[in-house]
Amino acid sequence: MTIVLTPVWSNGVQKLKVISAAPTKPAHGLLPPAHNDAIHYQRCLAQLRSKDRNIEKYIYLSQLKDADPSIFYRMCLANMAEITPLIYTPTVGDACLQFSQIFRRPEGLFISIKDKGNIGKILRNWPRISEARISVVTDGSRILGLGDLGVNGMPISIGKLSLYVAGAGIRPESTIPICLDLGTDTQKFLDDPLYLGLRQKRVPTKEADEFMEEFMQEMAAHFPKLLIQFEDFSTDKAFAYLDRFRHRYPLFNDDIQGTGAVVLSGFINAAKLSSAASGRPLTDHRILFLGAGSAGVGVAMQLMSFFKLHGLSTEEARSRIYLVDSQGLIFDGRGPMAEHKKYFSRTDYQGPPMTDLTEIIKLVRPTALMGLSTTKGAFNQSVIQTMSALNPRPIVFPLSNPVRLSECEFHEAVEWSQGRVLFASGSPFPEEEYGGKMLYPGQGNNMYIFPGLGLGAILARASAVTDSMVEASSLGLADALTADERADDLLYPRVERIREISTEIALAVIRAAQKAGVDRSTDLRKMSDAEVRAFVQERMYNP
Ligand SMILES: NC(=O)C1=CN([C@@H]2O[C@H](COP(=O)(O)OP(=O)(O)OC[C@H]3O[C@@H](n4cnc5c(N)ncnc54)[C@H](OP(=O)(O)O)[C@@H]3O)[C@@H](O)[C@H]2O)C=CC1
Ligand SMILES: CC(=O)C(=O)O
Ligand SMILES: [Mg+2]
Repeated sequence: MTIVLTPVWSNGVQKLKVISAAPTKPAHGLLPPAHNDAIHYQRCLAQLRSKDRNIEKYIYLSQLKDADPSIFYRMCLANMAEITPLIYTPTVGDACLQFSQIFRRPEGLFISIKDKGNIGKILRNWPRISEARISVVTDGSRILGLGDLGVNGMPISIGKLSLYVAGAGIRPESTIPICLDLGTDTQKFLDDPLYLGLRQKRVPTKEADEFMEEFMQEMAAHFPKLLIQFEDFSTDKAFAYLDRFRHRYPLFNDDIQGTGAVVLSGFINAAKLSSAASGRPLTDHRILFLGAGSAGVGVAMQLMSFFKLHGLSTEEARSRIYLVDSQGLIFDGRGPMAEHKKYFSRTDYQGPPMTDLTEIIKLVRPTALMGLSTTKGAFNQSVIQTMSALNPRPIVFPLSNPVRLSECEFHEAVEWSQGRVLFASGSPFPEEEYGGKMLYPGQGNNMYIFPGLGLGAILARASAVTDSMVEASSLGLADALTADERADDLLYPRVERIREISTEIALAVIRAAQKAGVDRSTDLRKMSDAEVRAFVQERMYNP
């Protein structure tokens, strides 16, 4: 199904009009005589591969999705490892930075602060209201690790939704990418004549909060079956909006909860390998975070469930976690700190402030090091060597995106740990050979979680996304490794199996929704696991 939207003006209001919504078979004579779908697929793939720069490939793929979504998604599914980095991180980071330059046609909804009081009217312009099931909503205030990009954040919503379609078989016409324009504090965009957003600084918190309140109410009123994924809101807003809305509407925050779930899953698999090598009980792991923003704190919260699942109390679980921010180790004696950091602030450290990561590692003696700091190179040789001296198999997850902000690269971690590292990064790295053995980096990215979590929540018609559903998605992913993948020490399944993985995650999420009593699709309760799996797969869009 091709949906082509074109902006039109009606009574001074800009609307999106569907100019083509049905598969259009060109009349006889409008295609060359030997045109054939299978060969055209090969032609498109060759055209894609002929481009030298990834941003050109991104532009090509955006146009292909517009012109022929079926070929686009077939290509994604058949070449996940090649295409995911082009439509998602790292290339989507460049697409965001250059959005004003590469923009061709609208693919989603832009709702600005100027629309306050009229948001319902804007939503009614969406051409496929009754089919809407999932929306990725950003306000562009913290896109990947690239900062406040204003409306240039739109490609992140588009990219995540393409992965919903490719990875979980959500129908393309059920997706709504949304970018909220509340201004931007990045002067370079305000000065750019091509910038597509409002030319104003971000509005004050109170005004943004009122806007969000109206936006959420109108979204629920217009799209009764919609699940919302909050994406790349700056940390203060990420926590505030999750807290404020999660009990009123079906939604989750991908950076806090999706990232928490994906990292818990990789950690479960890494901790088993690490403990097998060290003989250390699973409950003895200690995790040090560099970065205490929405992602760092979200992951820390979720990792507590690893310890609780192994019998530790909440207090004991919390004591296994240490956070470091731009000012160093977070501890009570350091002085005032942001609200979201307080829960993990150490009460048992009374020394002077510590800022040197290697020194902090020597003090904490962690088994695992997580990077969510947007700080390239922060896991330097001294850091990795110190981790490797403490652990026969150190767990090192540089999770910041895009690649150029990664705390370290895979080849560095392999070399400095002499091939012993258990590694996962936010953006993909190539595999490495070390000592005659092939080593594979994991991709600890929420893209493994949100498609299946969203699909499960949509099919269960969940009225809320509970913590238990998020945890279930994580455990479902951790369990999805095959014997072959385990034999290669993989921490995450191969991305080519994404549909299979999303099915397992969706099943786990549906069961958790039922247990929590938030499912509204009660027919699924009577089905066996095999029947739910079949139900999930039958509902997937197949290009
Ligand atoms: N792999 C994945 O799936 C995901 C990855 N991410 C990535 O995580 C990163 C962080 O996201 P988010 O938490 O929302 O961002 P924030 O900006 O909210 O947080 C960044 C954190 O890093 C800290 N920091 C910055 N510089 C340094 C430094 N030099 N040394 C130590 N700490 C530092 C900041 O400290 P302070 O608080 O003092 O300012 C802050 O705590 C991004 O790159 C994002 O792309 C996010 C979501 C998913
Ligand atoms: C992956 C992701 O959600 C992020 O980097 O923000
Ligand atoms: Mg994100």
